[in-house]
Parts: sequence; C-alpha cells; structure tokens
Amino acid sequence: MARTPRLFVVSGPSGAGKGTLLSMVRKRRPDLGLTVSATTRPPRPGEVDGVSYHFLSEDEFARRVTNGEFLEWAHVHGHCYGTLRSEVDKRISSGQSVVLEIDVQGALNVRHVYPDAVLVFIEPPSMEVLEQRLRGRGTEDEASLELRLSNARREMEFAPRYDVRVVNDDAEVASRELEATFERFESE
Ligand SMILES: Nc1ncnc2c1ncn2[C@@H]1O[C@H](COP(=O)(O)OP(=O)(O)OP(=O)(O)O)[C@@H](O)[C@H]1O
Ligand SMILES: Nc1nc2c(ncn2[C@@H]2O[C@H](COP(=O)(O)O)[C@@H](O)[C@H]2O)c(=O)[nH]1
Repeated sequence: MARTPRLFVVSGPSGAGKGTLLSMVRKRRPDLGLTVSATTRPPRPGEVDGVSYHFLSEDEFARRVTNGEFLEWAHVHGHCYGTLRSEVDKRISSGQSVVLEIDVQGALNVRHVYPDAVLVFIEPPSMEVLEQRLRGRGTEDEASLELRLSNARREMEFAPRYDVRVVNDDAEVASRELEATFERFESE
C-alpha cells in the first residue's frame, strides 16, 4: 500500500499508555520515526541517554531554547520537555512518517507550525484505572504521582481538540486502533 508520510502527535495523561501503545505499533511499523525528546527530568533506572530522552541540565536546556533549537517545549510535571527540530527534520527528510509523544501544550504548538499534523489523544478507561497503572509502573514517588494525576484531569479537557481519540482499555485493541489511525491518514 502506498503511504504518504505524515506528522503525528500523540498525547494523553501520564500513565495513559502512550509509550506502551507506540512500542506495540512500532513492532509492526518499524518505519515510523519516533522522535527522542529532550528533558531536564532525571533519568529513571534503565533509561538510556539519547534513546529514552536526551537528558539535559537546566542550563543546557535553556541554552538550546535561546538558540531556537526546539520545535516546541513546555513545563510538564515540574520539569522541562521539548522536541528538538533536528529530531523531526532528519526523519521528515528521510521520508518517514514522524511520531511525537508530547504533552497537550506541545501538541497545540506543533499544530501552529504544522497545520497538517494529526493529533491523537490516548485516554485511560477511567481516572481510577489511570491511577492504578501509574502506581503499578512504580516510577513515581507520591508527590510526583499526585502531581501527574491532578494534571491528568486538566489534560483530559483538551481531548476534544484532538483529531482522533483512542481509549486504551485492552492494549492490543488500542494499539491496533492507533496503527489503523496512522494508516488511514497516510492513505488520504
Ligand atoms: N492497556 C493496558 N492495560 C494494562 N496496563 C497498561 C495498559 N497500557 C499501559 N499499561 C501500563 O500502564 C503503565 C503506564 O503506561 P505508559 O508508561 O505506556 O504510559 P505513558 O502514557 O507513556 O506515560 P508517560 O506519559 O508518563 O510516559 C505501564 O506500567 C504500562 O505497562
Ligand atoms: N511538550 C512536550 N512534552 C513532552 C515531551 N516529551 C515528553 N513529554 C511529556 O512529558 C510527560 C511525562 O513524561 P515522563 O517520561 O516523565 O513520564 C509525557 O506524558 C509527555 O506528555 C516533549 O518533547 N515535549
């Protein structure tokens, strides 16, 4: 099937399952170009610099902001996160569809720059399930968990502004829906 490369932005509350679904889709669609974001958040055990994120000091992040190196950046859950233009440009120039896994502020900023970008919102089946999943992931201390859950309620209000919404109840079903969404827009 002939596909036209597109720019996709995937958002949703922390713990909604964005990373999980994208890694499932990526196994079936290794051609999709997932960008590696920059962040000032400290690495979690097992996270690798340049693979999970580009882990930057606050000074280095600020220097790159001043240099205009970010397509978008935002304060999220108490840290800075941003998409480097170089990460997007190299994938677009190689003819790949590009996927950005970023927060709602970043998504709306990307839409200003790339009006054709397709915005996909991943939703948890309920706030109770979101909390269980975030706790079950075991990456956050209580303060970070509370902050992410309170931000989640605000982020959910942005869902109607997205082109597509996918509820992540069963991961296999949701990942197939996400994959089908990518293919639908690539074949327009
Ligand atoms: N459909 C699902 N059913 C059960 N558990 C799930 C499902 N999807 C994801 N999870 C689990 O929920 C947790 C959160 O998922 P994940 O890390 O993918 O969320 P995320 O949206 O990428 O979060 P963040 O924005 O913080 O990076 C993980 O432990 C993951 O294994
Ligand atoms: N605006 C941006 N938001 C981003 C980017 N990369 C990630 N994120 C958001 O951060 C949260 C938290 O991530 P975590 O790894 O600390 O759990 C995540 O939910 C994304 O929405 C980015 O480049 N720009």
